Amino acid sequence: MTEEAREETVETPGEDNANTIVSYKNVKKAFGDTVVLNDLNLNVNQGEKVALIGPSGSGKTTIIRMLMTLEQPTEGTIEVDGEMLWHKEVKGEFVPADEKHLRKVRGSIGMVFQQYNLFPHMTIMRNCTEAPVHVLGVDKNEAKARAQEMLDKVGLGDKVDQYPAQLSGGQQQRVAIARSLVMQPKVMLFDEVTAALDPELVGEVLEVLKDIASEGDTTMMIITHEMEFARDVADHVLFLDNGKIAEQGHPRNVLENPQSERLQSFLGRFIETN
Ligand SMILES: Nc1ncnc2c1ncn2[C@@H]1O[C@H](COP(=O)(O)OP(=O)(O)OP(=O)(O)O)[C@@H](O)[C@H]1O
Repeated sequence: MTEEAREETVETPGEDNANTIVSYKNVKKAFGDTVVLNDLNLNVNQGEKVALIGPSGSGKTTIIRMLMTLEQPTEGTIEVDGEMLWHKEVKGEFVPADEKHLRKVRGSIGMVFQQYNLFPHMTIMRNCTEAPVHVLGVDKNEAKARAQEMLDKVGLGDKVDQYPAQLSGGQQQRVAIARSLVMQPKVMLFDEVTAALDPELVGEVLEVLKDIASEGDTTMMIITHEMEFARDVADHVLFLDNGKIAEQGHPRNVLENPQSERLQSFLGRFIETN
């Protein structure tokens, strides 16, 4: 899809509409007395690619860890495809969600971290079929077919019988991306997926993410320090600062025409150090 077409098809983020897949409403997160996110309101629409940028400690990882149900918001609500994360409705009342409900919602979200954490004793194919078969109950052959398709997509279709140690870090991270996609998640979360890689391996992983993004239908939230990548891949960029969305909008505006001094200084620092 061209950039212009993308701009036309993406509905305004932040506005709740029929295409909203992820919705944070008045979310606050504190660890003890320290508030790390304050009054966060954010909607991500079906197929949208949102890049989260900001200085270290600004709360980016906490935003996606809450979505993955790894952290509970102190206040506010988070919904994925209309399902509340921490509460469920029972006879018209919202009660705290049990582990079964959390597991179900978590199963609809894919997450790829810096550390790819493949199972070292399993082949690449088995790494990709284990969760769909045992967590989702997908038929083994169906899981294998999905895995082959996703491994082909990340350019590793010929490595199915190899073991993680036989692959480079970049290839292992591409397997981790394929493994997540096999689960057919409603939203994919990426947390600095290239940060642990040697510089020469970063490009191949970013290319894979760009390919997935350009196909259009995967909803993606991406934490990245790669500004050029954010500009190429995102429909919407959020600049987090001190636990708040300090600036947001189309990548061209946010990255090329920053309004606040904080963002100007962040981008300037980034250019100096990268
Ligand atoms: N489990 C925790 N207990 C206490 N404080 C925490 C915890 N998790 C995160 N924090 C604090 O919350 C703040 C936001 O952290 P977070 O990891 O979300 O930032 P970030 O923007 O992703 O940073 P980075 O770019 O360095 O990964 C930081 O000050 C961090 O120290």
